[in-house]
Amino acid sequence: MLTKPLEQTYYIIDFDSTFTKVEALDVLGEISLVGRPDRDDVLNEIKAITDRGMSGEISFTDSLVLRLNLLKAHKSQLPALVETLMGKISDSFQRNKQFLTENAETIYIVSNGFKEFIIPIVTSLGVRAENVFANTFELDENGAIVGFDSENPLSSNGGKSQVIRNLNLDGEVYVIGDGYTDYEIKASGLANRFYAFTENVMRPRVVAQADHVAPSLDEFLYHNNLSRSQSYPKSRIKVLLLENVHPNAIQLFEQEGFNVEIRKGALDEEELIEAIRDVSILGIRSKTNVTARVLEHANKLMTVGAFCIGTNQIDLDACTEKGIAVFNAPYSNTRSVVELAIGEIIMLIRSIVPKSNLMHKGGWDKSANNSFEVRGKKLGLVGYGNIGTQLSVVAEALGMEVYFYDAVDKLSLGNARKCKSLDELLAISDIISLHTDGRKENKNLISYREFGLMKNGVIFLNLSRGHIVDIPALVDAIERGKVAGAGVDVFPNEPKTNNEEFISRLRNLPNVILTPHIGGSTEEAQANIGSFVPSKLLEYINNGSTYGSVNFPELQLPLLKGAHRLLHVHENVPGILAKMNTIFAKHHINIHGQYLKTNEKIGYVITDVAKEYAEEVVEELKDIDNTIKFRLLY
Ligand SMILES: NC(=O)c1ccc[n+]([C@@H]2O[C@H](COP(=O)([O-])OP(=O)(O)OC[C@H]3O[C@@H](n4cnc5c(N)ncnc54)[C@H](O)[C@@H]3O)[C@@H](O)[C@H]2O)c1
Ligand SMILES: O=C(O)[C@H](O)COP(=O)(O)O
Repeated sequence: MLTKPLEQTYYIIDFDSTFTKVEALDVLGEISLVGRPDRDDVLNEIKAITDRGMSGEISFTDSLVLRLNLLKAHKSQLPALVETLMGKISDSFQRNKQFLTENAETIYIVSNGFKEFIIPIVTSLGVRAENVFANTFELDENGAIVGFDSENPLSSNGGKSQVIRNLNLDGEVYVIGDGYTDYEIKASGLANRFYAFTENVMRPRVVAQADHVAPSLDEFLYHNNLSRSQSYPKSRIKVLLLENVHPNAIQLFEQEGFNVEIRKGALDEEELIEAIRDVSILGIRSKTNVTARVLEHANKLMTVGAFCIGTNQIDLDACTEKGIAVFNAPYSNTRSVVELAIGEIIMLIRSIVPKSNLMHKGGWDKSANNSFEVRGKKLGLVGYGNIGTQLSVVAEALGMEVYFYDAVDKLSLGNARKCKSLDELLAISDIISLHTDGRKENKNLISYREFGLMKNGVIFLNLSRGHIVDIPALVDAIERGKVAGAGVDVFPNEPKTNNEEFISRLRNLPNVILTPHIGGSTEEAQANIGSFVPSKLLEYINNGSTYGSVNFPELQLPLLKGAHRLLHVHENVPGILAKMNTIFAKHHINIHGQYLKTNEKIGYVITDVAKEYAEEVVEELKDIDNTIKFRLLY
């Protein structure tokens, strides 16, 4: 009996703004017009002509003639063009070389661009030179580019359809491109599906005609269940970044192909519940509270990045119970806080604020009254963690005597002296600076009793968390002169955005420096955080590593190579690993590597297995009792 052979699938791929991120003739213009005073004007004119050609205002042939005339390019400039384009290959094409190579026989590049630059680029990723259909340049005797082969159908409107018709492909034909001319192949009845490719440009008119929108090549491959580098296309994974996180972070996520949404301010609980439903990766700073109620609505959430040090705004227990890994930036803004604290200590002990305020009103108070040096003064640090210790070292360099009290036993740096109790530290210090973490138990750590223990005329700083100080008690201490100067950067209630009013009883008190929670807000710190936190989140998403997580068992994993990685998060109860391995044994699965780590709440097992395994293994692993989350990477 004759069996019908499986139908062949052909892939027709556009070049400009699809295979590469840019329009090659625009790049050629940037090269050929170097040194011309009117370069920018001419480049804009070229772009305008490209658009007129694309919108149908002028014919494609006319647009080509006009552009080549303006470009005044020479064949000697083509190597530089190719070199530039090599660096501009679309990210998702670069990471899917395997698909392009394995399917080289049935992949065609059909473009209105030119073979001279297309062939070197696409063949570098495995596409065959003979499968490139594009124009060719016409040169004069000196090598100047003066025209194109006008016999080539691709130099005129409708050229792409004509090329496909001539190819007479017997099978399914899928077209991937960003332009209307790519859609026209399908419109002419020559393709089964048109995928609008939007990784580089999104043309609403083209998207409207698409059978499917592909924000990346991964999406196309996933949609067709083809071999690909991403098990699940990142363009389907939503990243929500709040509170004006640094552009470094946005760029890192976009570069990897994620679907990134950014918002400037913080969100309140209701707003976050609404926003978080389809979010997989959430980035926040100190003002967004990720509560258990929010997490109830966060069914896709895999990880949270705190783009700051503090994580007290996140319900870490609830995250752990839901298998959501949380990361922060434990050191990136430490130095910024330390520098601000030192600056404020000097300003406050010299009573600079009232003097400066007076001068702004026309006054002049030249006197040494209530102005002191910091040298030889006793600085008391409450909390001797990353910030406390660094402040200790810098303050000693200024000649201060440093004392500290920490809830846990800490090694003193330099000549810093450890106090046995908070009370001892409060009584001894001329200047007190708070640097404890924001755990709930620290609420009102400093209240009336504690101010009562301090020296008269003490300088007091809080750059840690607002709820650690009882504000009415601080106001009272300032009004009574107990506290001679205060620097406060953090408050129990802070405005969510720069447009909200700051309401506090600390306003308009003498010798008080108020700052809007900017201890860590320096360009350097924010840029560091903007790279550091995404690197942690991406290591977790891409590789499963949890090194540096504040709530997950920490595992630093080898890069995944030649295997599939199964990530299993479960409640920490006995016997889970045994159950998993029974499933692997039953299905004769060869394990390349296995890693397990637990904390008091959860267990995290990573198993690298040979690529071939039965689908039901995944279902059986997910069905193990006490499973919280399961993920598959390859
Ligand atoms: N103002 C800002 O912009 C800004 C910037 C960065 C960090 N912070 C805040 O500064 C604080 C310190 O940050 P860090 O990086 O040094 O944190 P850290 O975790 O390294 O250190 C905190 C220290 O406080 C100690 N501690 C906790 N409770 C205590 C208590 N009741 N008494 C004594 N010691 C106690 C801990 O044992 C720990 O050693 C945190 O609250 C953080 O959120 C604020
Ligand atoms: O925890 C921190 O790092 C600081 O409080 C800074 O928070 P921010 O990023 O919201 O300024």
